[in-house]
Amino acid sequence: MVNGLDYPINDEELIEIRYQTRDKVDEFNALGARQVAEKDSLIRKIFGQVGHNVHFEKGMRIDYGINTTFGDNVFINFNFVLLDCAPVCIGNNVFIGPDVQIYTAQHPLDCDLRREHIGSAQPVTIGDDVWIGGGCIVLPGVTIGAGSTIGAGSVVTRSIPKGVVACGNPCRAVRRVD
Ligand SMILES: CC(=O)SCCNC(=O)CCNC(=O)[C@H](O)C(C)(C)COP(=O)(O)OP(=O)(O)OC[C@H]1O[C@@H](n2cnc3c(N)ncnc32)[C@H](O)[C@@H]1OP(=O)(O)O
Repeated sequence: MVNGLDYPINDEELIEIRYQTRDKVDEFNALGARQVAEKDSLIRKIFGQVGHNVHFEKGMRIDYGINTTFGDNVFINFNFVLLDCAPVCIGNNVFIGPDVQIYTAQHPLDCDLRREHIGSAQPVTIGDDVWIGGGCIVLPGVTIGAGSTIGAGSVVTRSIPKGVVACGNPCRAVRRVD
């Protein structure tokens, strides 16, 4: 799964990891905004690695968690959806707006194979100092370069270079930021 090869989605070990992650995420989403220490402790159990000062608002939905790492000073707004069947690396000083979805998961385009519940996955990397506007969808295999901003509502189908403003569907760089 994490190495990009096809895998059976309903493998028992994977189902159990997903159950455990969902239990912890439900616990997180039930906490109040002031329960800062409890929230911090839980995110360290949900994800593979979490730096200092990493904040999530309520409503996150996480597939595995263990495949994802966060740097320091990361802010993630409401309703974050993360399908981390392959590694997801989120750098330092990253801002993620509400309703952002990051997908690593793919299914075969051949419907006979798809019916067999086969999956594959490609990693996603979000560089340092990236801001992803609300409602964006980041697709499998994408890297967003350091310092770039992704406009609200974008669908990021291809990697984005560092130091640009990019937006739209498909998301494309529209200018450099100096
Ligand atoms: C961490 C958090 O919680 S964030 C909170 C949620 N906030 C957001 O999601 C806001 C995200 N901000 C945006 O999307 C902004 O539009 C930005 C940052 C991408 C661009 O800001 P600016 O550089 O000031 O761009 P500006 O508003 O001047 O627009 C430049 C052009 O890009 C277009 N544009 C701007 N944003 C977008 C967008 N999201 N999608 C498509 N086109 C866009 C504008 O229409 C304009 O086009 P035009 O010249 O043809 O009229």
